[in-house]
Amino acid sequence: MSTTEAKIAELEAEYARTQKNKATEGHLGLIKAKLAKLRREQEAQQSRGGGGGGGEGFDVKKVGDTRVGLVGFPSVGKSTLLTTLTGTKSEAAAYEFTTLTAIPGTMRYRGARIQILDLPGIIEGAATGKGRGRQVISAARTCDLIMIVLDAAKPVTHKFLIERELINFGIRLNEEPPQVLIKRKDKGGIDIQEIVPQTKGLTKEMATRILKEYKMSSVTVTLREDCTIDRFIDVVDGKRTYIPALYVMNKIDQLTIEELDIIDQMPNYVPISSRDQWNIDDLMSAIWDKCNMLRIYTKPKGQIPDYDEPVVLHATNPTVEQFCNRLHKAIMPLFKYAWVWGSSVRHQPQKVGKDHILNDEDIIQIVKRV
Ligand SMILES: Nc1nc2c(ncn2[C@@H]2O[C@H](COP(=O)(O)OP(=O)(O)OP(=O)(O)O)[C@@H](O)[C@H]2O)c(=O)[nH]1
Ligand SMILES: [K+]
Ligand SMILES: [Mg+2]
Repeated sequence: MSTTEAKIAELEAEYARTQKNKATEGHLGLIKAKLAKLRREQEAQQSRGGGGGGGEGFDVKKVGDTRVGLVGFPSVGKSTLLTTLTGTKSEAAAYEFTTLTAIPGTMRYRGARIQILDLPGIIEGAATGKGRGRQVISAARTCDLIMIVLDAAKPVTHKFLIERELINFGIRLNEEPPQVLIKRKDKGGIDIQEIVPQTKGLTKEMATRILKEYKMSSVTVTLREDCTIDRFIDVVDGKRTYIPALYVMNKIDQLTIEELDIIDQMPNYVPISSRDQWNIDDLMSAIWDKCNMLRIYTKPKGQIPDYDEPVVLHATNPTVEQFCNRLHKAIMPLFKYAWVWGSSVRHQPQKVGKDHILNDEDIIQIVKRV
């Protein structure tokens, strides 16, 4: 065991045996900050070549409108699912670690090209270098959506084990990035501005102690949300990736109706059977929603829109400007205004500027300066 590993184990033990209450909150917060810092050091050591697999993802080119990664324990059915969704054959078999590298496929859905990455199975300890774990998680980090694939016949604890690996690697699932700004300055100490009242344990004293742990002694902190200690540490420690996630419960052909009813009520869960092709349509539409995808149809002057080839955007509240830039860089410098038909406008069509926000299935015609 390296010294870093030993220190981590020691702090984890201390955290576990400390009672969790108001009086110990500050102490626990500090342990968390120290742990985050040590994990970062460990991560740096491993990506320098210490741990198995290195910190690099698999070298698969990003193509299409968005990228979705399949992450899960071995033999939960990731490769079977890739083939079901994309038609691309990825070897599936009853033994563990059938897949040894990243296999990309393309799912066509509502005019969009969605790249799906089948990945090798991961096991506990993946983030710290077991098996190809680090490579798999690095690849997951490049995705716009992570699908955590679970075997319906396996214990629910598997979900938490997989999540923990991703979390230990700095990935945050279904979490918005914290509205916290930290600006370094040359001198003048720590200045904390609470735009929103802090009710979740992050006192100014606590924040200051965490910052000092990271040797940040001259900074301005702006708290624009009611922030938890964990989320504050995430900002201070840095290098976090915020990615939406779906929990795909596969092999439901092995469940009873009663068991299925329970899964159906859990948020972000999609029950499927990859083998029997059950509920695949629901999964596709859940992928679409989770990626914030929308289709915009272009309409050349005097012609009907091209409904077969939408321009696909994935963004919350995309503007006309974002749409134009997705089409071509050369458009915006010549942009005058646009005509829009659809649910984002009151009149059909309506003349709009570059900051207008588009809705799914809007039709647009760009008018350029001549
Ligand atoms: N009953 C049932 N079996 C399935 C389903 N999907 C996959 N399987 C079986 O589960 C086994 C593992 O499937 P794979 O697709 O190889 O699983 P994987 O997650 O890619 O496995 P690794 O690449 O080894 O990590 C195979 O025997 C599949 O036929 C399903 O929906 N129901
Ligand atoms: K397998
Ligand atoms: Mg596989």
